[in-house]
Amino acid sequence: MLNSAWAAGKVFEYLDRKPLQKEAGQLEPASLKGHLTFRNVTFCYHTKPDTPAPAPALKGVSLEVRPGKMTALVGPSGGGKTSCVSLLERFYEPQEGEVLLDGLPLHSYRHQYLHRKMVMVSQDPVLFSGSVRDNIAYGLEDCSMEMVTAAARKANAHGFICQLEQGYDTDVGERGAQLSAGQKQCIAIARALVRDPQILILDEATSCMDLDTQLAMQQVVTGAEGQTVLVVAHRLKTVEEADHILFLEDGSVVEQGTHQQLMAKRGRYHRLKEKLFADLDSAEDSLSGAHGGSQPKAHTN
Ligand SMILES: Nc1ncnc2c1ncn2[C@@H]1O[C@H](COP(=O)(O)OP(=O)(O)OP(=O)(O)O)[C@@H](O)[C@H]1O
Repeated sequence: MLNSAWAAGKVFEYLDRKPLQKEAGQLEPASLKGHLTFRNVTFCYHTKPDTPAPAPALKGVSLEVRPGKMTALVGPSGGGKTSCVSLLERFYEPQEGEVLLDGLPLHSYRHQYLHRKMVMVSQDPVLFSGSVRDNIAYGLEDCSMEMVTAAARKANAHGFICQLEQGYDTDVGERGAQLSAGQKQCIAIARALVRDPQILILDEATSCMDLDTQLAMQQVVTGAEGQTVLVVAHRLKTVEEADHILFLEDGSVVEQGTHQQLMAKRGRYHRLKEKLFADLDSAEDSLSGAHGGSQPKAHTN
């Protein structure tokens, strides 16, 4: 049986994950623009010894996530989106090429500094058994109630939190069992926003929300003033607003531009939009009708 100790342990494990590379960077600059660059990055998942290496997940990828802008990674399954995020989080190191932050190798920054400045929200965020407030303020020493509620409002969570029996003091249950998947994502986004990170990475972070909640999240997704936002998404509803869209396929960036530019090009993005996203949009439309937009629950991926 899973218990709260296990869940809390998972949170610590998640938040404190150390990079695989032993090299300990020491940089902690006072100001950070949040400019991310992949320069000729080739990355292959570690394989067992004596087995043939699989095809690289990323093949000589060069891309830019511009400071203060919203960039979206899109493309078919297996294209390499999550691999890019994993390299940014330093769960892995590329075999070739470099990942840079403000022009300097990511590994030259202090691990804790990167954790503060670059916050990622995943599709299936981990909540621990404890109050909603503690889950949002997790790990912050000076986090007032005002900060918690402000972040929850931005994350479209304040409304449903207030409807819980004990509001912000409600215990979310083992691994957030009392909340819907979409509500957990809203709380995870509030937890990210309360830290006011320079770089916000949303990896399918709104996938379990209904369409209305996703649209209400638009302001978060497009970022606060000066904040760099990287969104990994299959849906194009929010991605259409991105300053820059990178289309990854088979480990390479095959197209990039704004939504309008890519649609006009009538290439891969256009085809995927027409084929896959038209289906998703109609599924989402019927779901949002069914749910009325107030209770995020369904996962339509
Ligand atoms: N942990 C892993 N170990 C081995 N191979 C992996 C691992 N994760 C991903 N891959 C492989 O790397 C390639 C890129 O996968 P990745 O998850 O980055 O794609 P993606 O675009 O995020 O796909 P999706 O949209 O389905 O999440 C795929 O061929 C995938 O099978």
